[in-house]
Amino acid sequence: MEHYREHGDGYGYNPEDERENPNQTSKYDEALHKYNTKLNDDEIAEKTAKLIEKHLEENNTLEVKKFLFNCIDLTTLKCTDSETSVMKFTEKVNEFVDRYPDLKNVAAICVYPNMAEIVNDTLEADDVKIACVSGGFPSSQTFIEVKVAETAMALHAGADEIDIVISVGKFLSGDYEGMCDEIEELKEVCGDKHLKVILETGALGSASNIKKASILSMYCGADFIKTSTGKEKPAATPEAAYVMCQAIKEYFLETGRKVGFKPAGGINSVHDALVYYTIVKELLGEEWLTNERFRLGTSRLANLLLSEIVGSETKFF
Ligand SMILES: O=C[C@H](O)COP(=O)(O)O
Repeated sequence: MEHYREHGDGYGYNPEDERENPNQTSKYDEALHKYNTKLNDDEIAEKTAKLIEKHLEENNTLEVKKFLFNCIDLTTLKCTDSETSVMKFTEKVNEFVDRYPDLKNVAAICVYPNMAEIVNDTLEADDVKIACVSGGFPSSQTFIEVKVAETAMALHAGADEIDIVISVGKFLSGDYEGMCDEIEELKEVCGDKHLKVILETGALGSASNIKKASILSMYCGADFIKTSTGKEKPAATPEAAYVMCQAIKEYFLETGRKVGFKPAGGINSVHDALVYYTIVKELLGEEWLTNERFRLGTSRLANLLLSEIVGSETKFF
């Protein structure tokens, strides 16, 4: 909890005030009460579709595609990953600088935590971060002690950023405290390093749940909120992105803290990327159009974007 006192949680919460009173509203319920979490799924779908229809085409430009490329968390999260394959993957990112000197590189390489060291040893490209999934990714179904150890080891091995998944089971059964305690503990382990909190929106079942999970994750110290692991279906959707960006905006207005947004999972086309860009631009504005606050988690998009940027099909990565 130290970390959040330092940050200022914006709700006047003092852990010393906690009392053993079953009738007391939890601090998490109090936090949620500050936001509209009763959302209608059909209305969200309609608003999202209208926003995309109105604004997508104006963002279909070379400059936006170059920007989006520089927001990619270039991901390999396969059971077949090996030190050799991850080393080659990282070497491509190193080579990118010479091959495309006029373009900015991807934002980060995203790997399993046991691959942090090989990426750290291989990576030479400036400004490319090492992101590691952690905390029992992708199910989050393991002991908190294991999550803490895994996260600490990934950071020790060179990770700059950590991507964890909320305890979806705890959230859906109303155990907000159990879910939030874990995020807070893992944020403490991360310290200044960015913590991205994955909601696994496809498993949450409703826009209202996505909004609640977004608010609680930010309240517990998430530096980014991220849609999906890519291991569950549905993965990222425009509607989930709409709700999460709304939550980020409202949380910013309430607390003054700017939390980043990472759509991830199943992003398979340049059109998908433009959709998420459009939602971020319209709901959060220019201040979020930086790879410090906007990332695209994807294992397939880089070559597709690059092909459109350079004007011919390329399979560089
Ligand atoms: O965090 C990123 C995702 O795991 C990537 O998912 P994807 O393989 O569907 O692009």
